[in-house]
Amino acid sequence: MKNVSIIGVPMDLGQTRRGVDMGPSAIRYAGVVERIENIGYVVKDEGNIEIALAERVHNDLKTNLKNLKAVADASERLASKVDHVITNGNFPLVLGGDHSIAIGTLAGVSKHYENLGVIWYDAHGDLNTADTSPSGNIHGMPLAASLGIGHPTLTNIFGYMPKIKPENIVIIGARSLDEGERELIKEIGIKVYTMHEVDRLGMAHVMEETISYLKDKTDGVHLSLDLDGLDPHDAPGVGTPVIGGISYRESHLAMEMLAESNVVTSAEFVEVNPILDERNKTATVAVALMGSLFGEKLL
Ligand SMILES: NC(=[NH2+])NCCC[C@H](N)C(=O)O
Ligand SMILES: [Mn+2]
Ligand SMILES: [Mn+2]
Repeated sequence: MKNVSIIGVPMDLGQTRRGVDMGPSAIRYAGVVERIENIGYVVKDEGNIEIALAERVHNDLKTNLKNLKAVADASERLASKVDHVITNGNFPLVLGGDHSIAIGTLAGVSKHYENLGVIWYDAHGDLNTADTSPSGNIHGMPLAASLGIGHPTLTNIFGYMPKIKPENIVIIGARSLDEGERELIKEIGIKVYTMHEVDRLGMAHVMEETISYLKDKTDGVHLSLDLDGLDPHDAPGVGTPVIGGISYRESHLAMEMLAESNVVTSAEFVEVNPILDERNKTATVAVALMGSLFGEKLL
């Protein structure tokens, strides 16, 4: 059993709704360390990555990507922290922050694998580029950037690209895709379980397929869980909620099946926004799901 290293990333520069920078605090307050210790792990809280203050960041007028330089600088710092944690033999558990942080996490993780698998648990594809983005928000771009598609400042984080290959990705829970994202999914061939497939097949079947799809061809799997993958009824504290999402129960089942299969080698939980939340409900759900991911059992 590996030791778990927790890395907080109080990042809110990848989108424009304030408060998601407080996500790591809210998740710590919801008891993440004790929860994972109680399963039997040694947990080390590595503290937070330094993020520029939103009030002090000015946009570069040469690009429509918001806060590009500040996001890139933070991604570099996160990548080297994650790299160190893995070099020391620990499991990195990254707490967001908005989903732009996945660029840095994947940059640090993927260095250690030939064929890293990625499970992208999200209402969105996060496959936009500067050309396709309706918003200019970098949290809508991390999966594209990690594939080596998009602005060079984002694709070259940590000095190499691409971090991942399209055939090693599975998106689960999608129900809001922009036109350019749909085209890209078809063009490069990414496996996607939209809410239609989750409804039709059931989560157990979706996870069985996902695990067997990734198991043979990858040498590690990163779970990138955006809390907006869940239905806003269960996870209201997110900046871009989309109705009709994955339930709390289905999400626990997904995490339990990942725990049983033992495939996950790194994870991040993102987009928890305490300002938009109801009495820390979303952070509490995140911690409960982490419990299941690390093998918590009732009996
Ligand atoms: N990580 C997220 N919550 N991403 C939401 C992205 C929303 C939209 N597709 C955009 O690119 O602006
Ligand atoms: Mn999302
Ligand atoms: Mn996302």
